[in-house]
Amino acid sequence: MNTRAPAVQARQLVKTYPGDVTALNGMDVTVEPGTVFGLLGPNGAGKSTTVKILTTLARPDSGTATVAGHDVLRHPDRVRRAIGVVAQNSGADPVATGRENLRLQGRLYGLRGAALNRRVDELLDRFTLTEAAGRQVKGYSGGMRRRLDVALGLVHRPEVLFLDEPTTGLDPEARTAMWDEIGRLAGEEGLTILLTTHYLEEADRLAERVAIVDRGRVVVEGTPDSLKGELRGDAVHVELREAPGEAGRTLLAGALTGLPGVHEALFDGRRISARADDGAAAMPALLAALERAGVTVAAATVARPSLDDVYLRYAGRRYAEADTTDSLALAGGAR
Ligand SMILES: Nc1ncnc2c1ncn2[C@@H]1O[C@H](COP(=O)(O)OP(=O)(O)OP(=O)(O)O)[C@@H](O)[C@H]1O
Repeated sequence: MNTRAPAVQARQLVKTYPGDVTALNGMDVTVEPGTVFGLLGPNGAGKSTTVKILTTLARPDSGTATVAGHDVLRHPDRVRRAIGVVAQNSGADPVATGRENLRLQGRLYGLRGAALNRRVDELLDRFTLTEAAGRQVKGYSGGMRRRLDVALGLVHRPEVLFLDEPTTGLDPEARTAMWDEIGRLAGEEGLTILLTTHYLEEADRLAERVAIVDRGRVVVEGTPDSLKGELRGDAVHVELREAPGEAGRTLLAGALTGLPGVHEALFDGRRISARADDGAAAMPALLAALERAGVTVAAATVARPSLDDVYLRYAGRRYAEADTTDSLALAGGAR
């Protein structure tokens, strides 16, 4: 059992912005040392606000948080020394070179002389930026900039690294390269990494534990496999030609969950997500039941449950549909 104190612990964080926007509504996060933890949620869910509080850039209205054992409100200076932060927007100076950016960052943290040179060379090498080290950052590709951002966050060898949406805006190739790099960092350096993402695949691939955030709080947390494993059996997705009304949904849900081996039917517009012990075996009876109910099926698929299914299960709506506008309306509303 791990007896060390958590690297990050946030309890019941609440944060309201002017205009009655509830960004955080009882946010709890615990990250064990040396692990990669993913805060997964759609835009506006409250991930960045959580990171801002944990990195001492914002204060919660209520709640407590410690990072690397230091209280973020009482000892923000100690927290800042223990963390590296890679924000959504690059902190690098575009008219300086990659090497100049790293040197400046190192000096800010008190590195000088040979130690500074060594650390800068080491980071340029590890993030494959040695060749580009003498070029201005404004000429770098998106992937190179992102790698430099991460290198900047690591100059002073932090205990905890915060990565706020590390691959947003990167092309698929650069994203895969960044995933490899983050995976290596976690494995080799024993660093604790808290990353935020709105990519299901990214959380699935990188994070040992994932907390799914919706409307300013964690709706479910666990390893990606345990979360998917909680959803018994296969995910059966059916797309109807037309969205059923409320009465139709109740009727269809009853008809489907009455079939042998079918456990649950969740509706989201024209889509039905059902779970079945054996999706392929249940499909013919499922389609027949829908036909008997008089609805037309446009498409049907069977798959292992994904984090998208987990999100639907706990947030009550499909991941892609939970956009900022929705969160804003709900955050300001009765919830
Ligand atoms: N400075 C601010 N003033 C007012 N509202 C804000 C401010 N910052 C964030 N919000 C609102 O708080 C909520 C949570 O925002 P937050 O940025 O934490 O979400 P997020 O999950 O990180 O999303 P994104 O990926 O878009 O950054 C949203 O409704 C957002 O519009």
